[in-house]
Amino acid sequence: MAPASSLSAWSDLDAHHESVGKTIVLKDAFKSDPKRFDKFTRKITLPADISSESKGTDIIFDFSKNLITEETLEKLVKLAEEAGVEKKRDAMFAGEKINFTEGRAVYHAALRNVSNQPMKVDGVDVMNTKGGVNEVLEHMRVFSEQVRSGEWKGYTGKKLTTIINVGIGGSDLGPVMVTEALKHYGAKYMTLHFVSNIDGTHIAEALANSDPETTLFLIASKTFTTAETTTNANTAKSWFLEKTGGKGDIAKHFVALSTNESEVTKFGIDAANMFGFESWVGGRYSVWSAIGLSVALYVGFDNFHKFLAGAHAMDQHFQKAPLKENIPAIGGLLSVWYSNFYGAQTHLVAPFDQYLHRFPAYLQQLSMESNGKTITSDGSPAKYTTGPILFGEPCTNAQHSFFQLVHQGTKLIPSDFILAAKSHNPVSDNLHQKMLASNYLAQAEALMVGKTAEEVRAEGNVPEELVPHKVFMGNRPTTSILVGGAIGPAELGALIVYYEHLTFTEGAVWDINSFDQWGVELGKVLAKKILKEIDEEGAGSGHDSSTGGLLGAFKAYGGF
Ligand SMILES: O=P(O)(O)OC[C@H]1O[C@](O)(CO)[C@@H](O)[C@@H]1O
Repeated sequence: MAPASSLSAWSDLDAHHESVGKTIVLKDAFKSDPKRFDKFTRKITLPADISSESKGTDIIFDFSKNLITEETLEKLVKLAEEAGVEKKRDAMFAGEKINFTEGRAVYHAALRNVSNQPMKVDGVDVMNTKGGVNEVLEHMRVFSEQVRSGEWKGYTGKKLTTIINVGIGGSDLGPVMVTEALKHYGAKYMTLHFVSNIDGTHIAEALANSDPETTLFLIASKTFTTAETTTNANTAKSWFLEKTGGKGDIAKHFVALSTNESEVTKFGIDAANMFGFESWVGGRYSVWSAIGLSVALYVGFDNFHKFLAGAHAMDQHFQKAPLKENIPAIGGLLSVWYSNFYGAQTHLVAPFDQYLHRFPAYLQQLSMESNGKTITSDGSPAKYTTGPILFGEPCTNAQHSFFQLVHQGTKLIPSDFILAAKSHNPVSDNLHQKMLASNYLAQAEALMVGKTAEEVRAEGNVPEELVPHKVFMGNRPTTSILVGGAIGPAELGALIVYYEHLTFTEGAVWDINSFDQWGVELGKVLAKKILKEIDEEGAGSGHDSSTGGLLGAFKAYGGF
């Protein structure tokens, strides 16, 4: 594929940015076009049988407060066409090896293919083959139901009520984020811990109040070779064996979620207690796989299945909707518009929803591990900026911390706001929900309309020297996502997949491989070398004076 900047639609957008993009004033665009909201809003409706709403849940994506005209959208769609976004999308859904640096298919969509259409990699239907998607799902169903009902017992015959998931990156962030987001649906008697950090504090705190008789460990690692996870898992195993005086039965208390059977059995977990998946599932897309077992245990398999089904609905939309109507494609194209034509460096995602408090952290890996790349498909460096820095926090908290910069800073920060119309906790007669919604609406409006010097002066009693400090430039773009009900498993599934395919669209335009992560390797290799040096005499070898100096100081202060 040609580099994006060599496409004629790219030059066209460049000119369009000069003539229209730089001059569009959103508040005027709304005044002159009463239909702007309708024109730029897209909707997906999730089927009733999986939704939190009995008639099915609408999810509205309001793109109208973005710096676009109808012509901009047409030109962005043209760019997607020239960049082959649809072709690449179809190749992904056809199981082709679009992860070209690792020679792998990118097939996490098969994991949520609840309509069970055949999906093939190398001619094999991954849904129904032995050890395939449906078989693993059935294993997850049976196991999660046995644990929840108490039929699966610990070594002293007690029900397992503490779940400790040991994993990192995609083997942690998905399960943490989803179990937090679906806490309303979670088993109230269960205590969940997610141990990821190599910092011993993480595992120590999880084990501190856990009872080995009632604790189930899920060792979650696609490769089963990740240093943090194997070290934490070994510490957990030693704790378990020590606390149980060697009588504890590993088979009842440890299961593995992995693609690597030989490492799993080497660790001491029986292959029968392994929930597998395939190398065509990228770590950051693995919550849909066996890695999601903690979710199934916590919210129950039926809810896990609805989560998959909501995701599948968004997959189908992405696969079938024409680009101009295609919600994730529009999201991705807007990101390209801001990154490459306005020079935006960031993407803010602010859920107005406390249950979604780990959603931005999850999206950070999804977006930044996928599109934090420089090299394009022909091996040459991109001549344009790629993946934005994604960040976020739930609102209204974020408003009281970093929103100052979003409103009045020198940077353009395209922002997404997410709200569910219905709260799971309509306390104080829904007062909280109304206040939450008023902030969701007010922030997007304020960012767009801003406040002029004349408006500041008109408020009266403002000393002239303060006027510029109270001016808001406005014209700051937002996408508002409104879930027309509560956020249940299906709604959450659809929201995640919106961001997955948004990220896909960005990467497809930028002509990069969104599915490898070589950038995390160098640090891992150096850490291994330095770990050895900590146990050796001296301050290591071959380091720069800063690294060597710090290593020496660490050893001296730490008594190593
Ligand atoms: O599941 P694993 O193989 O332990 O990997 C954990 C994480 O590490 C990474 O490979 C990055 O180091 C992520 O892509 C992945 O989600």
